[in-house]
Formats: sequence, structure tokens, C-alpha cells
Amino acid sequence: MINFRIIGRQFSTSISKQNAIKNVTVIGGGLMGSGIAQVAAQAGQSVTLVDVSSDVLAKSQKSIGANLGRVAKKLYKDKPEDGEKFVAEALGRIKTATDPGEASKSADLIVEAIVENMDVKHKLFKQLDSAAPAHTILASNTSSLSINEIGSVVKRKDKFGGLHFFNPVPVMRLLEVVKGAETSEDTYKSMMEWGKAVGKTCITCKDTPGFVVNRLLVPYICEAMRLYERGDASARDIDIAMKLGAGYPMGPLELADYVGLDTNKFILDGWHKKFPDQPLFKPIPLLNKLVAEGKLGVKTGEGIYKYDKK
Ligand SMILES: CCCCCCCCCCCCCC(=O)CC(=O)SCCNC(=O)CCNC(=O)[C@H](O)C(C)(C)COP(=O)(O)OP(=O)(O)OC[C@H]1O[C@@H](n2cnc3c(N)ncnc32)[C@H](O)[C@@H]1OP(=O)(O)O
Ligand SMILES: NC(=O)C1=CN([C@@H]2O[C@H](COP(=O)(O)OP(=O)(O)OC[C@H]3O[C@@H](n4cnc5c(N)ncnc54)[C@H](O)[C@@H]3O)[C@@H](O)[C@H]2O)C=CC1
Repeated sequence: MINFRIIGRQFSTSISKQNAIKNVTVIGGGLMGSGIAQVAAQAGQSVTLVDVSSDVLAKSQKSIGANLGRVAKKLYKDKPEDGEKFVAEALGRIKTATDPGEASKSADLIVEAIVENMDVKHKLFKQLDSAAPAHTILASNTSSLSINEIGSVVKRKDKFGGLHFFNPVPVMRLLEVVKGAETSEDTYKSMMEWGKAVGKTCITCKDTPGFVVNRLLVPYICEAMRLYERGDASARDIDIAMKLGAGYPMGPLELADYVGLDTNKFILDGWHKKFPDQPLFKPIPLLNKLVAEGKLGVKTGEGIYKYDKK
């Protein structure tokens, strides 16, 4: 494995000999799916990126190209021509498609990163389970849903698990590998090995709500939003406080906009339904209002803050 440490951040470009996964299909070409496709392609794997929308796929290819450029700038600081080659080769390993069934036929691993909705995920996984070869591992990048519940619709329960990445995927170094009740030891080992091969540090999680990171992060962001909603402090001051007082790279409200307020709402609504007595997961009227107005954060140009449209 080749490791690069560049000014505090580490990028690993590695093709592990033990990693048997060569062909990866990523379903969902949004924020997370495009990042997952990028890191797999950077690691030398053949990737098919699938979305229902060809417009989304065109946008994803553009952002992957730009983000690979940022990585190349650091890896090949003194050799820009090698950097260009790196970008072109990685982009060349990514195909796009709009039919998940067709795109599953040659996959060793399928990572799902579509909308955070159980019914939509169930419909997709049923289709993937019948289309993919018997050896293919199916995994979900869900932030908050139960891996066992998502996997309940597939026959290959031993080859189903969770691979939870963090946003932005090319930068964040963690991967939570989630073992479902019926995930086999071989599948778990393959997922850990693949995570390493795409440059991540893997931790093992049980199928508990939010795994590790989001079990801690969701209440924190919710409390920040409530603080702001009550008028106890301005959004800017809350964010400055957590950056300068707690050393976080982003404040909680900036992070909520960065993740997407729709995703925040899917998570909170789902957990409130599941745990109605838990005060930490009670609905937040301001969040509901912003989402109803289509103010979803960075991706729509406005959320808690306003952003320049690119
Ligand atoms: C609203 C209330 C409702 C509450 C409801 C519940 C809330 C639920 C919340 C949980 C949601 C669930 C999400 C999830 O499942 C898990 C997550 O992913 S949580 C999010 C985790 N991510 C973070 O915490 C991000 C923290 N931020 C950072 O690390 C940095 O701010 C960031 C790297 C994003 C940007 O850094 P910054 O210095 O500010 O900006 P730069 O643009 O200069 O970037 C720094 C550095 O990194 C390179 N870079 C940035 N992005 C990319 C990219 N996409 N690809 C490649 N490279 C990238 C950039 O080039 C810079 O490089 P330098 O060499 O340092 O210049
Ligand atoms: N946004 C974040 O910071 C993080 C999100 N996640 C999880 O990743 C998943 C995706 O989140 P994002 O990328 O933020 O969402 P997003 O909204 O940016 O992208 C989702 C994409 O899936 C596509 N899609 C929807 N249904 C589809 C289907 N049936 N087949 C193919 N494509 C379909 C949509 O067109 C959209 O482009 C969710 O489960 C979310 O909880 C996990 C970690 C971090």
C-alpha cells in the first residue's frame, strides 16, 4: 500500500493484493455516491456509478473530475503532468448507467447511496438481489436506518452489510463497517479489506441506531439547531463557538447545511418515529420549515446560511 501524508491529511492510493473486489457498482450519484465512486476509482477499481437521473450523473462526473484534481494537486505537487494522468486514469475507470439491474451484473460489490428512505431502499435491494451474481456483496451507506431492516428483503443475508462513509468522502478518513445479524465473517472481512483498499481506516459497528458517529453527532446538531431556534445565540456564533471552543473543523449548523437539511430531516423523522419518547429526537419546527421551503443547505444555495450558486 502506498500512503501519502500531505500537510496533516492522509491520502492512500492502494491496491491491496488480498482485496478480491475489483468491480464496484455504486447506486446513487449524489453527494455520497460520487465520493464513493471517486475513492474506488482512485484505488484502481472499475466503477459503475448509477443514478435514476442522467443530469445527476453528468453533474457527478464533473464534480468527481474537480475533486480528483484537488487530490492530484497534492499528490503530484511537483509533477503536474503525472497529476493529469492520475485524474484521467481514475475518471476512465468510472462508467455511468441509469439501470441498476443491468449495472449489477458484473459487480463484486454494490454500495447503495440513494435517498434515506426504507421503502425506496427495499425496492432497490430486491432488484439488486435478483440481478447481481451470487458472489456479489450488497452494502448500504445509510446514515441512520437499520442494516438488518434494509437487508430483510434480500435472500443473500450473509452477503449484506453496512459501509458508512463520511462527507466529503475523498477527505474523511473513517469508514464504519456494520455487521448485520446475519452478515457472514467472510463478508465482514471482505468489507474491511475493501475499506482499507480505498484508503479508509475502518471501525467495526453493530447495527445500532446511528452506529458510532451519528449516535453522537445527531443529538449534537439537533441541540445546536434548538439553541439557534430559541434565539439563544446567532447561527454564526454557535458555529464559531464549536470551532474555536471545541476544535471542530466546521460548526454544527454549517455541518447541517453541508450534509443537506433534507437528509437531516429524514434521519430525525425516522428516529422520532422509532423512539417517540426520546426528547433528543423530537421534531424541530425550523428544520421542517426550511425543508418545506426547499432550503436544503449548500446543495440548493440556501439552508441555515446562504451560499453563492456555482
Ligand atoms: C439541522 C438540525 C437537524 C438535526 C437533525 C439530525 C442531524 C444529522 C446530522 C448527521 C448527518 C449524517 C451524515 C453522516 O451520515 C455522516 C457524515 O458524513 S457527518 C459529516 C462528517 N464530515 C465532517 O464533519 C466535515 C467537517 N469538515 C471538514 O473536515 C472541513 O471543513 C472540510 C474538509 C469539509 C473543508 O475544509 P476547509 O478547510 O473548510 O475547506 P477547503 O475547501 O480548503 O478544504 C480543505 C482541504 O480538503 C480538500 N477537499 C475538500 N473537499 C474535497 C473533496 N470533496 N475532494 C477532495 N478534496 C477535498 C481541499 O482541496 C483542501 O485541501 P488543501 O490541500 O488543504 O487546500
Ligand atoms: N449527506 C451526507 O453527509 C451523508 C449521507 N449518507 C447517506 O448516504 C445516502 C445518500 O445521501 P446523499 O448522497 O447525501 O443524497 P443525495 O440526495 O445527494 O443523493 C441521492 C441520489 O440518489 C438518487 N436516487 C434516488 N433513488 C434512486 C434509485 N432508486 N436508484 C438510483 N438512484 C437513486 C437521486 O437521484 C440522488 O442523486 C443516504 O442514505 C444518506 O443517509 C451517509 C453519510 C453522509
